[in-house]
Amino acid sequence: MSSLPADDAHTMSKAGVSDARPAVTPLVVRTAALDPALLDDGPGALVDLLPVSDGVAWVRRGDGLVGWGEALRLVTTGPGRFEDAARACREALASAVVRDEVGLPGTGPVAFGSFTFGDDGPSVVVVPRVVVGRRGDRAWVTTIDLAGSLGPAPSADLLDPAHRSPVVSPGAVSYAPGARDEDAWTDVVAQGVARIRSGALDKVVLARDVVAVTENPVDARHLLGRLARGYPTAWTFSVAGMVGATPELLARAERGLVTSRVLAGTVRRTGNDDADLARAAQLAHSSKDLEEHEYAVESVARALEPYCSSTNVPESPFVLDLPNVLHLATDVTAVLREHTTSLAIAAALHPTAAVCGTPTAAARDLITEIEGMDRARYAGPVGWFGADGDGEWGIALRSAEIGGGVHPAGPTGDPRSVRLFAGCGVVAASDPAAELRESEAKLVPMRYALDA
Ligand SMILES: C=C(O[C@@H]1C=C(C(=O)O)C=C[C@H]1O)C(=O)O
Repeated sequence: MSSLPADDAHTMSKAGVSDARPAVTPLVVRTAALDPALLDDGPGALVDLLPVSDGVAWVRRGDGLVGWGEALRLVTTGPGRFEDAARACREALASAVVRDEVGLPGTGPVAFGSFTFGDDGPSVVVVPRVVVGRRGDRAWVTTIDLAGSLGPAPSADLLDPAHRSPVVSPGAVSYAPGARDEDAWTDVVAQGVARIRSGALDKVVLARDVVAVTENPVDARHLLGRLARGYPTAWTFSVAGMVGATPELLARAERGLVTSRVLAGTVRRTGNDDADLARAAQLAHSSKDLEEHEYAVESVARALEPYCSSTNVPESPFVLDLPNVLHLATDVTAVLREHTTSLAIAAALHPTAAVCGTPTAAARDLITEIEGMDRARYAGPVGWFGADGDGEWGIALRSAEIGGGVHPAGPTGDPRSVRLFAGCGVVAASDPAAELRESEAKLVPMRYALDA
């Protein structure tokens, strides 16, 4: 394991691989109730509290968690990236001294993670020093220190606007193709369709990237504020430079119950309500989209089976209405047979057929063969978990990576460069030109987020 400069944070690489470092001081964690009236009512309330650009976030409709500072940062890689991160966090949290006066999901120590789609490249888990959370009419603040003894309860002073650096707009933005330009990507989709028609597989999800270059270094808070307000029903997230507003919940585990929102099957919105209503009706009856959707639901239900005693899968999907697109959606719920952490469930579900394909192995191989792009943390699990393992994991869609990725010691890339990602489920009946238009629609949230 490469030992990294720890500064005043516990920093590890390849978590779970032991080295000769001395035992770290236990984390000291305090959660205190916060008067919810201190937060405004809007969907941007929590993200607006972030005092620095590199905070973490997981918010939806103004509820959720934001955090800043780092008490712990883990970087893991390889097929064991989920387990290694889970083990290292468990060890760090097992010795933590915790005083939690609120006792809700998301209180006490919490870790935020963003994992790669494939086995290669760095995945990151961060335990912030300060976390502010809200759930309905309850709000709280948690501090995580390395001090070794319990200090005073955290107070609302932490939210004082005087501590916040001003949010910087990205300024002018120019866009260029990423790994493939539009024509080349349309060819990739055509190859995917041909391979499916030859009988090699049923579905493959193919993605592309677009590179934005901004006038000013990107301040993630600018993006988060726009995403949280513009896409309030999505989960707006930020972890170590990976930012987005995903409508797809991979797994929430809370008190023995697992929930997953599966999406697959998409039409663009026109902006005209009558036309969109007609499109929604078409989507709900489109055999191509229903087929795509069925593969995704099946993959989730099958992956949950070993962990769950009863899984409830609604017979037909509903249409999820977002500002840019309409999706076929199914909420799967299940009861855990025994205690399993949310991260373990997310790892077991990943990659679902919504972002990889069917059968999984054949789809993954075809992606590696023809997509021609490093997905990095796009389409990987992103979310948070608490000391008891409960938590929420989304799929990092409608997302972008600021500054070209992760380095164990922090971002090193150009903060004026942002990679935006979008992908589409491809089945035998797919039309490559239509998939290109669909991918454009899926890039809309991040383009909107980057607008000055
Ligand atoms: C792959 C993406 O989205 C996924 C693919 C969908 C589809 O092909 O219809 C719909 C929702 C997501 O599961 C993306 O947004 O990049």
